[in-house]
Amino acid sequence: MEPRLENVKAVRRSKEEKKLLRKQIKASHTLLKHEGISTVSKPTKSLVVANGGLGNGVSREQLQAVLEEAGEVGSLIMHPHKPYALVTYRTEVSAQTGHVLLNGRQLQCGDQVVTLYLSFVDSVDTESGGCAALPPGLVLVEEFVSPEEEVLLLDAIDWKSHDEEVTVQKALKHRKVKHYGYEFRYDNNNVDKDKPLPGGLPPACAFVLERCVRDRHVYVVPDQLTVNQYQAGQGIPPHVDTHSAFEDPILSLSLGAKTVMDFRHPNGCSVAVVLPGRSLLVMKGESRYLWTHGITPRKFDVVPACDPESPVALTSDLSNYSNLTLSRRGTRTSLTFRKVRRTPCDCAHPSACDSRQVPAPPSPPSLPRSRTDACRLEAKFVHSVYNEIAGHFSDTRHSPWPRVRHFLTLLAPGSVVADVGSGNGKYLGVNPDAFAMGCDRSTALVQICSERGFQAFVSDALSVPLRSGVCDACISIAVIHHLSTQERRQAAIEELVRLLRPGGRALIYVWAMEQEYNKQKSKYLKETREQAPSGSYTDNHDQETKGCEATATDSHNPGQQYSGISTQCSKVHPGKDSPGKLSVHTNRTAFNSQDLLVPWHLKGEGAEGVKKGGQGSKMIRDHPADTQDPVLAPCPVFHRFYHVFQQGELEELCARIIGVTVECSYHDQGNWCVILEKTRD
Ligand SMILES: O=C(O)CCC(=O)C(=O)O
Ligand SMILES: [Fe+2]
Ligand SMILES: [Zn+2]
Repeated sequence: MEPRLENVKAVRRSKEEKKLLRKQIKASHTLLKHEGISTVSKPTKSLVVANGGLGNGVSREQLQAVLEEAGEVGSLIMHPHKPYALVTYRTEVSAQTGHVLLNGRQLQCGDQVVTLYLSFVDSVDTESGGCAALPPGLVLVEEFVSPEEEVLLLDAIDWKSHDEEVTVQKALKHRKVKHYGYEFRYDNNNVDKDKPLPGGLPPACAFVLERCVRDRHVYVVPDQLTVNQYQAGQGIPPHVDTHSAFEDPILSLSLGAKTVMDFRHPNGCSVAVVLPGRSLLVMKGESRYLWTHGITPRKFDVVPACDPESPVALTSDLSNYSNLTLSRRGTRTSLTFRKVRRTPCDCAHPSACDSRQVPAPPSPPSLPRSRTDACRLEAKFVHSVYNEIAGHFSDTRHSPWPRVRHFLTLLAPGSVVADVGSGNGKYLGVNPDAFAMGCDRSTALVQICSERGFQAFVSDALSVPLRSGVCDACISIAVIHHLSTQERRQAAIEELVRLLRPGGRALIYVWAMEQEYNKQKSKYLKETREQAPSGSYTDNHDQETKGCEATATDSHNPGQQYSGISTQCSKVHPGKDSPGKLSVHTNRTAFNSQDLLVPWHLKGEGAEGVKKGGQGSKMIRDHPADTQDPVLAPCPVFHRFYHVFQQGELEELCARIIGVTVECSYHDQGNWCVILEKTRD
């Protein structure tokens, strides 16, 4: 009996060891693939601890204690949100001990158990990426008020009284707010400027404001105060305080527990700033107008590990720190002081400025009832728009969509291809062995094609001046959805088919009503305004509707749209007020009708692009977008007509056409797509 049991045990142990080794190897692969960290098999002083990161909920103290079981730790690097840590022991022997002793060690982190996998690394790179500096214009003044003053201020905020005459208090889903001076309204992200609250600001705050003026953080005394109170786990969604509502700067005094505020530039650069209690945050210039700020609702923050001798948290970009740990959040109360703006904002960031934006088209069109109506609608809401925005549009169109590229690259050498609606010609050079011709209704876009050395001519998609049967292939990418009646959409497909020789194939892409398919949101829906601020998010799968910022909805406070930058799109809904009129779509949201107007915001940098080819160049040249004058430098909004296709609609349309078969159809990033084959003349 005995020896047999031992045998079983021995087998089981080696199985476990094998499993551990497998997992450790897998962890090394993941680190290499996702983090670019390569592990080595020969022992060194440094180890990467997979799963031992702040991102796994492991705190610095906890990990340090475990690692010290193996010997003296020289340095421990824990990057914010990363799922690993890097440890360097004083000696190689300690590192080897750690490798043997701690590989597979399980740690209890809250209600989760994490398993550590350790591998040697050659050296530890203490550099960490990210943006090094604080957002321009952001200033953090620590110990702005004393502990005694902090108590006084907290006492002055009376959460019990609900005197709506004097203050307005709300329990939002994820925090409590109280407004003094003026109510900040979360429905329109603005204040009623002619409805001041009679009580003004609490007298107890006067010394804070005096100090702000004395220290030249502001020159004009704020007249509005929003008090936010956050319990651990609560936050505020990323937003830019509405430009047209408040002057520059915005002051926020933090009281109580420290928290981390995340700032994000539209280019994606983000900076996490630790706000200790009693500190004053001054958001000025770019940090006030362009960067979003928000507090992620969570119970722990990643903060620099404090030197116990100086318990005040360091303030700066967290990516500068290699010495980070988790800090449990407590109750934080912030006093945000702002000056209500009386004139339109004239900031240096028109791309983000609601004062610069032009709302709905003056007379929104209805769906056409006749051919003449349809032509008129398309002339105004498609053709002339593309001419105006050509340069900016072209600047946002770089990368061919992979499946379109694939279709083109499979063509036999010498194939003749027509790209009907070729835009800036981004597909014309994809297959150098084919002879590709582009055509587009927009003269400005055709000119851009020519400047890029492509063959292109001006033509309507409904009558292309090419002989029938001359093409081996045709593509129509994001074009047919711009036609305003079903007959015209069908006619556009017929025209493609006419151009094909028997056996020739056409690839058609149209925008889909279904932006979520197979439980996957399209990139159009997923891309947020922060990622795509300037109306020109890069076209990894470029939708034809770039140009308007997404609406930064407060997902934590449903119904609350927080950024004045972005709400302008959602406010433009002529369809709601004028029955029969086409409604204006809110970019980056699901479609709620098939026929609509999609805004294009011609951005400052687009002005350059327009000069390259757009008819709008004169307008832009006369009023450079970076001028400070809001009247001279509007950020014009153009509205393009779209008919978004429902599932099956494109195939159905193709099925009406004689002499073609649908070879395949698919959904690709929010587009419905078909490949047609012409079967006979
Ligand atoms: O809590 C804070 O410090 C910021 C509050 C804020 O951004 C706001 O109310 O707009
Ligand atoms: Fe704010
Ligand atoms: Zn502004």
